[in-house]
Amino acid sequence: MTLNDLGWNTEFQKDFDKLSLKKCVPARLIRDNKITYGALFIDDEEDVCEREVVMSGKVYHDASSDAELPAVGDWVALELAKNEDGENMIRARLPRQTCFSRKLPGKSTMEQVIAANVNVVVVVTDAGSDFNPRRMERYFMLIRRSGSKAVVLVNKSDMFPAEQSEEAAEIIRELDDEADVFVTSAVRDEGLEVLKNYLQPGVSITMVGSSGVGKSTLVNQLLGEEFQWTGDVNEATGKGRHTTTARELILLDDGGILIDNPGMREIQMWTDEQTLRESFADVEALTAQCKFHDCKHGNDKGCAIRAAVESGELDEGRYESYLKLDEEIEKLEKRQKKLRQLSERRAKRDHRVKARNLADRIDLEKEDNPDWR
Ligand SMILES: Nc1nc2c(ncn2[C@@H]2O[C@H](COP(=O)(O)OP(=O)(O)OP(=O)(O)O)[C@@H](O)[C@H]2O)c(=O)[nH]1
Ligand SMILES: [Zn+2]
Repeated sequence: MTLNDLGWNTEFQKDFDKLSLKKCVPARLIRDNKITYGALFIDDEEDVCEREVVMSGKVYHDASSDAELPAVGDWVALELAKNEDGENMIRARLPRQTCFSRKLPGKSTMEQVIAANVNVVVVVTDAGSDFNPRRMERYFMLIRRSGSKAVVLVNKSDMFPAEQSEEAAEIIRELDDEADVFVTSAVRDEGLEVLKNYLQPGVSITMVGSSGVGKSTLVNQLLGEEFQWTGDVNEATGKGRHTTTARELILLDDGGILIDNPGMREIQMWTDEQTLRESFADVEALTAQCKFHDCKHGNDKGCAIRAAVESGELDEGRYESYLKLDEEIEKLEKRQKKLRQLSERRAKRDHRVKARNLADRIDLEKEDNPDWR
């Protein structure tokens, strides 16, 4: 194994050299335990090693926002502990070459990083009830912003007439000419064939898409028998090799790196929320034209909504759906919250966290490092 198998390249090497942190080795973060991280590096025998690591107080303090804190997929400069009791310390985070992130909903301008240094994002959909060009546009927008390559699988082709899948693929191609779009059937092993073309050594991929489109099926095929894919929280449990705790970044036997974390699993819900909102953009625009900004769109004077319904410009049924929009979004958010709680509980259960909170961490850091600023 070499660093390149973990996704390392000359660009990262340059950034690492610039830091001149002589006591550090390059390491890639494979799991975020909130306070500690899981990290992979290559030891002197050229074996892959996994360690639980923490970030230094300096890394924490130098981050001007959450988005700048280390995230799964990041490369870091890691100072390994000198003995069993010591801590492995992240001294710096290398610049990201791609970054999959999400702006948190609402008024907040906070950005949440889902995964760093992903090369290929595979969107799985089908030509049936999941097919939705608007949602696909959302995915493309996120992927373009991240800097990664978009690959779309129009899956379950065994269930639909060939023309139907082909037509769906064609519509998707027209949305983004940079994206590679394939018609596949995971049960006929066709998805795997396609993915293998992208899974070169050192290439990191991740999968997104609605529930039930076949992501787990594909991931299981990728992982082979050594790993097991478990249920709805979707943790890939590595058996035997490095550890038995859940990993969010997995080295595949045939080369390539799979990134799968709870954030990735939630992307479908945010895209749905955005798509929902956007599909009512025209109604929202009308509400802005109401005479009073607190217009209830009932008998209020100068109501643009009522005028539009009366003139036939706005369909009444559509307006009623718009009124339910917030309810719909709330439902989505509840699902999302439940998922997050599940994954947080999982993290708590799976990882013995040495310091319970950040204050403890910083105190620890000070003890270890008296001249830490
Ligand atoms: N006919 C057919 N069924 C498929 C195909 N791919 C997956 N399935 C089936 O579709 C169902 C859902 O597949 P999953 O792989 O669990 O879907 P998922 O996208 O991981 O769904 P979540 O885990 O909920 O996110 C399973 O019963 C699969 O066997 C396919 O290409 N053709
Ligand atoms: Zn109004």
